[in-house]
Amino acid sequence: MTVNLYDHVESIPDFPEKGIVFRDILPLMANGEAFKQATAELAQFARERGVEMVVGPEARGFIVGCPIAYDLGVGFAPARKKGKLPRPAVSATYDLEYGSATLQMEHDAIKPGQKVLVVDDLLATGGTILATIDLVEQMGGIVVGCAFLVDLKDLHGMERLKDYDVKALMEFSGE
Ligand SMILES: O=P(O)(O)OC[C@H]1O[C@H](OP(=O)(O)OP(=O)(O)O)[C@H](O)[C@@H]1O
Ligand SMILES: Nc1ncnc2[nH]cnc12
Repeated sequence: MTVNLYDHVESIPDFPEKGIVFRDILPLMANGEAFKQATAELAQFARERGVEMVVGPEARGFIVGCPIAYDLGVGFAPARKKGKLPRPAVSATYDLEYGSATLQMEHDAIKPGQKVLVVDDLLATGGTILATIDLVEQMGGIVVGCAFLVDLKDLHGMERLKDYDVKALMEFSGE
């Protein structure tokens, strides 16, 4: 049976005192059937593009990215928030819907020419995923796909990803 993934995303107005509608995907991850279906759909998108490595940003990109990598039988490399990695790193700074941040990856996490899927739970302004793409490209990786559970249409992240092959399983607009 097919699960309606929208039934597993909760919309929370004004959380956490930031004046935005927060789209909470933790209920989806907490539901075995929904999480498995979402993972399978994004893994199929990746398989069709010959993905050799999956990269996801901290923190929720790890949760979505790891089972996709496992399903494909390829590796997962994390893009971590600044200051967490023990080895030399590449860095990219970006603006968020709320605030700004720097992401880092170990400098040899991706081999030149490797086909990479970048994945996150949610696309808002696109800042996080563009920084993740920047890190992969600094190492010579080829981003063959970007995958999300949710696209927040009103924040126009998809337009900033127009040069990439993008898949989002759900779209939300307004309230
Ligand atoms: O498209 P953007 O405007 O960049 O926003 C999307 C990002 O925002 C959220 O992460 P957050 O920065 O809240 O970090 P977290 O996963 O550690 O909670 C979300 O998980 C995405 O990574
Ligand atoms: N509106 C939102 N809901 C959930 N996660 C987010 N990350 C950035 N903006 C978000």
